[in-house]
Amino acid sequence: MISVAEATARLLLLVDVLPSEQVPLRAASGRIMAGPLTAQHDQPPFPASAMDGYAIAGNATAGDMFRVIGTSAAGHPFGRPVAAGEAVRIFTGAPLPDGATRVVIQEDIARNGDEIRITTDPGPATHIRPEAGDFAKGMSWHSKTPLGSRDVTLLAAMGHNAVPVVRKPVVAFIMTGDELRMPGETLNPGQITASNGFGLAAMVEGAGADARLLPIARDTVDSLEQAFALARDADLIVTIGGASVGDHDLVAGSARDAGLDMAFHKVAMRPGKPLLAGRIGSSTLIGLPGNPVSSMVCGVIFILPLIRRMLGLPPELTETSHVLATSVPANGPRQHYMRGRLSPEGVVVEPRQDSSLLSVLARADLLVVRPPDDPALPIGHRVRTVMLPS
Ligand SMILES: Nc1nc2c(c(=O)[nH]1)N[C@H]1C(S)=C(S)[C@@H](COP(=O)(O)OP(=O)(O)OC[C@H]3O[C@@H](n4cnc5c(N)ncnc54)[C@H](O)[C@@H]3O)O[C@H]1N2
Ligand code: MOO
Repeated sequence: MISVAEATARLLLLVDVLPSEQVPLRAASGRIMAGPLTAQHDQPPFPASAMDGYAIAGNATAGDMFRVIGTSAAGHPFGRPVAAGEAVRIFTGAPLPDGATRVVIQEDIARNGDEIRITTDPGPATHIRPEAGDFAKGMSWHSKTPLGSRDVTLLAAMGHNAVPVVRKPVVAFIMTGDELRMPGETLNPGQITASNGFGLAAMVEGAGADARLLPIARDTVDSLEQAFALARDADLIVTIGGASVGDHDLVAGSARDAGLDMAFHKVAMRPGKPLLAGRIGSSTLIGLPGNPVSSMVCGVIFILPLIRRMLGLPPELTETSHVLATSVPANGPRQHYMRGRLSPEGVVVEPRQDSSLLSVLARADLLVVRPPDDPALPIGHRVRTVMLPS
């Protein structure tokens, strides 16, 4: 069996960064920019007033008088210069008339007809936003993380209504098993509710992929073949269940028959041992174990890095570290990803670690990474951890 590190390295060789596409600005949130965009104009495009008041030429102190010669409002420039002794009524965001050197706020002024008098010494602030004071035409922006609201508003201000982004990876999920019924369906004897595909689809969508949940495949070669055919166009095909060694575990064989070039089968990890991966047609295939927690843990450890690589992001898992609030027993020969909860004292490792326990996983905050043959560890020991996505 290969190690988790070896499996990760082999997996990452199976995918490339996806091509780019142009999306409307309104659809760009959460996407990854495929290249930089440059500002189409200066921002602001003209010197503008930052306050409501009067634009004047030269300095002003309390008692000075000015004659009001017109108005400049946002979207409605005054259009003529202002000279010494003159003032232009101006509003926030309005273009500053030529010749004006400052804006005196209306609170510091008394107006009588076309005349204003400065009542309070206006101080040093000019209340002028200089042309290009935010950014100049040609400024480049290339966010290296998923576009957020602040990127989107900046790109809009830069004059862009479309953004080049990396195409979303399409991930097709095939849940396999004669025992599976869809959530909400009545369970007959021996049946269980299919849950894994739903959690994994949510997980990859949260990472920027497009998830497709295909119809449940039965434990027959024909049914699996049909499912592989349906999934043909996906960048990543993920089967769930049937990956182990039992008589009904047909995924590896069916995938081989469908042309799988296997990169590995079985990884020294717990949960997740029966994992398999390879290339099939123009897609990458990952075969996940069916145990619900195993499939979700493999999603975090292997599928999320693959999606990041396809999106052109650094693929590596980010590890953190925490102290133990509970002691843990010695580990066996497989790398163990133990479910744990954060408490003020450190990580509380869940006493029940069976890979079928979804309620334990849902309560967990993180996985404690126990290397193969790690000895028993006492309370207070610092351990490697991987935070779980929501
Ligand atoms: N003799 C051996 N038996 C097993 C081994 C082994 O090495 N030798 N490995 C065990 C390990 S570890 C795992 S993990 C499981 C995984 O086996 P499969 O991938 O073949 O999974 P299934 O048998 O199809 O299902 C396991 C379990 O999970 C339930 N399941 C399956 N799909 C879903 C789904 N979409 N949603 C919810 N639950 C699902 C299924 O009903 C089973 O209860 O094999 C061990 N056995
Ligand atoms: O490797 Mo299995 O995923 O322990 O339950």
